[in-house]
Amino acid sequence: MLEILNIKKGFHSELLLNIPYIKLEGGVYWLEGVNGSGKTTLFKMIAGLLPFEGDVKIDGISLKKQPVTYRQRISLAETEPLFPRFLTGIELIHFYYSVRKVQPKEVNPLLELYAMNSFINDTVGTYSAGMIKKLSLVLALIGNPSWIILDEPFITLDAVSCRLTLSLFAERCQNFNTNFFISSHQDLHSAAYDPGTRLCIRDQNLAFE
Ligand SMILES: Nc1ncnc2c1ncn2[C@@H]1O[C@H](COP(=O)(O)OP(=O)(O)OP(=O)(O)O)[C@@H](O)[C@H]1O
Repeated sequence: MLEILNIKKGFHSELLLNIPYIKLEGGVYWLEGVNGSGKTTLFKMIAGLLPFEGDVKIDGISLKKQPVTYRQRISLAETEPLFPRFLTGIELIHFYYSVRKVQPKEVNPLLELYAMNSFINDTVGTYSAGMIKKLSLVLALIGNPSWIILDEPFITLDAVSCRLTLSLFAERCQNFNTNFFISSHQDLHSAAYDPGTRLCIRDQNLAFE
């Protein structure tokens, strides 16, 4: 369960988000909203990457009061992830293993799924946009966090990888109790997949559609 409690966020004294309370019980949630409505900002706040007024809780654990325990339960894959160009994909994966304290074999099926074995030992500076996107999705899944936040995960992914990713969400949700909070301007969630729950940022607030 993810709860947003009375959060307020603005830039340059202009209020962008004002969300009194909302509770996401669990499952797959899709975040919608026009350009500039605050989706990325909200995701970064929930992931603990941006300061804000108010609080967010995962299963009762407060981001503000128990930040370390909270952060172990959440991961964020950004729209355009930036990784050090001189590191290989596998080095980044091993870094995440150590941070998330999990066994190294965990992501092998994911590397197979996304056909990443042919480039995972190359430096990230040589990757295409889609290859970087796949790496960011794999990194977000490491350690099986309770909530995975994905900001535009389908941008730059090919059609096959998009379909694989949608199936992966459903499988993770069902078998690992992983919860997803996803923004996408593409209308993929209506096709061949349990659509999950839709939310929208409107008039600074977050509401169920
Ligand atoms: N660091 C910042 N400093 C000042 N303004 C910012 C900053 N980050 C975001 N903003 C502003 O906050 C608003 C919301 O931005 P945000 O990126 O959260 O929108 P979004 O809903 O994700 O948009 P899009 O659909 O275009 O990706 C925009 O007006 C943006 O200019």
